[in-house]
Amino acid sequence: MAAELSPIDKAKFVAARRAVDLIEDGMRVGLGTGSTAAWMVRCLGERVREEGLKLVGVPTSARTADLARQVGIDVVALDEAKWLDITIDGADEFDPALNLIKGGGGALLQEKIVATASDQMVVITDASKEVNHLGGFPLPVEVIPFGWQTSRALIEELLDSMDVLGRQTSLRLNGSEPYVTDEGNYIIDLHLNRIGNPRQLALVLNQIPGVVENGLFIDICDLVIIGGTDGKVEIRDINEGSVAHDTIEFAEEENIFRDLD
Ligand SMILES: O=C[C@H](O)[C@H](O)[C@H](O)COP(=O)(O)O
Repeated sequence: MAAELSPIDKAKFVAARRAVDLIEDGMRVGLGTGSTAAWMVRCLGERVREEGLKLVGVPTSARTADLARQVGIDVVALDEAKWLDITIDGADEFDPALNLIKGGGGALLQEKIVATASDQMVVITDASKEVNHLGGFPLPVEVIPFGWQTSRALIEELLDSMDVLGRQTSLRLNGSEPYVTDEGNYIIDLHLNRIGNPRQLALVLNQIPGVVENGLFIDICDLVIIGGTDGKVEIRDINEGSVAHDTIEFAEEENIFRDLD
């Protein structure tokens, strides 16, 4: 008997299940990272096993690669796939222009590279991630370990001239040690509360020596699928606004929930 899903997991699951309907035979698919993306990988694995769906997956982290292999998805590196039909990923925040903050799980660098190498990027989310202005969620900035304190000081100096409400920064930790990304870098989280001009901030942050990438995804996302705790999903398109409302039926006895036992 599977453990009962929490309301938030139901919302993430229905968004994920609706998103994998977009996948067709032969597609090259970017596989995001995080708790919502993990539902998508499980749902995709179910289609591979039960329908014989053929696809190759390009994971955005070692975690996602492990899960994808476990559920039966063929995994290749981005340089092997070269260009992707679609990427499906979670987000920490999205605004009315479908700009995003990502990187809460530390995978922003590979996620941004994979998303921008895709014809279409689809974000799956629950309604709590929707904001009018980005910045309530701390903005992750990936920096190389060499001279990271200098990079942090330069970021703080930059923030003084930017349209943001907060200016605190913190080194992300794993216990008492710096958190290390899959690419061997550190993450500095920027506690900005409200970002007035995300496009400008995304550009200038990446000009600081030592900064590898930041978690602002500007003009990258094409579609957001918002899951509700009641099983309803809303699909929002960057060009057309809200385009569809669906209800996803599911039974908690399904195979896909077995690993929650
Ligand atoms: O680095 C992690 C990613 O950007 C995630 O997609 C993001 O943090 C959302 O994660 P979750 O679905 O667990 O809220």
